[in-house]
Amino acid sequence: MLDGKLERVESKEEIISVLDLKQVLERDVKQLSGGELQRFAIGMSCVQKANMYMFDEPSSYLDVKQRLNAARMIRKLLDNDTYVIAVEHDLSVLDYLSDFICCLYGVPSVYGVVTVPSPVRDGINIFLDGFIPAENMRFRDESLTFKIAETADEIVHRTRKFEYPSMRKTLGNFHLEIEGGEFADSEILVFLGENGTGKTTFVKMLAGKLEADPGTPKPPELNVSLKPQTIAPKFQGTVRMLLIKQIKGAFMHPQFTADVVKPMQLDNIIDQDVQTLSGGELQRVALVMALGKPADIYLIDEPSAYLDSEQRIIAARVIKRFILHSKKTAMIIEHDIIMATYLADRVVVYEGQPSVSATAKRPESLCESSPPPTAGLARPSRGGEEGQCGMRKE
Ligand SMILES: Nc1ncnc2c1ncn2[C@@H]1O[C@H](COP(=O)(O)OP(=O)(O)OP(=O)(O)O)[C@@H](O)[C@H]1O
Repeated sequence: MLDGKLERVESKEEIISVLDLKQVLERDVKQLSGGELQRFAIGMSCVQKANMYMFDEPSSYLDVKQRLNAARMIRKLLDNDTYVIAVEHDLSVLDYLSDFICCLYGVPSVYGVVTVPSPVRDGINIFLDGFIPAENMRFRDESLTFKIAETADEIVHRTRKFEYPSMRKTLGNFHLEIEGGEFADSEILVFLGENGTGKTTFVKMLAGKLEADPGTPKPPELNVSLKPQTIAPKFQGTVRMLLIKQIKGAFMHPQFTADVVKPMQLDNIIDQDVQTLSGGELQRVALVMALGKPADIYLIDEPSAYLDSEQRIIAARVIKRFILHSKKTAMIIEHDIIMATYLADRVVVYEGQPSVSATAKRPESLCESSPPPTAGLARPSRGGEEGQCGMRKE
């Protein structure tokens, strides 16, 4: 497919190398993981000749290392008569990627206003502060702040323990080893690893959608609710009709409405057609649906994809409180490190060579995981101004 669109022949090798596509060139597109597919889609744009390139949320589904690779690749497209427009929620990618920023504000699902372009530092500060100094215009009541952890104000009593055995899974020429482990109720395990290391594969095995290799132990039979990585709605009707059809009990329950439906801001879109929802709106509906199903274990694959910073904070809080109060377990795949560290009671770290072979380590606490999940992810400098990921830029 890449060859079919190839117009910038001289850049083909560089695109494949920067986007780390070499290992998956011969693989069927349907078999690619979320992150591999995203890199392939970026590559498909980059191999074509154009004066203007547009990227809609290029960092979704990418791990931290690949986000920076993708940003580097997109910047390489720039020359004297080429420019790039990108829509992006990850502030660290935005910081690295852009020369000018337009913020969009308004009322979700009602109206939106685009600001004039500002230099990167000013644009990020306008977004974080919710205030446009040049227009003396406030569009959000509070500033956005990021805290790595909140002090636990409740003592957690964990009473039940579940175990899973060491397992193996081979998919074509990809090989996954899973070290056996255990988890408890009211606990959140976060899966951390590079793209193509088998996170979704493990989740599918626990959900009973994929079997372990013959001759290795099978995962225990658990009552699970799964929020898949990609959401492609087929339902014809409104959000309200969908929720009543799929999770009537929870949707009608005042506690669930107060703890989940209201904070996830479904009120504005409740009577909107499911087929017309934006990526972020779909993600919020999918999260509410997954949490509304009665289950022992909630498997949530990349809840932050397509959500903006504000909604990520809300979604993380909703998941954490729901799991704590309902005494259930959540296993979450997440590439946003701030959200992952906020959510995680323990982490499952994936090691190995992406797209070739990997090992899922036994669950361990964030501090004891070795090497730390963010090792080797030093932020490169674009030269000139320096910013800190997602923090106010002075
Ligand atoms: N049917 C298949 N045949 C061959 N390879 C496959 C098949 N299905 C998946 N793979 C490969 O297995 C690897 C693991 O895929 P998986 O979706 O579990 O990764 P992941 O860790 O969830 O990645 P991401 O973070 O990008 O979502 C990928 O390299 C993918 O290309």
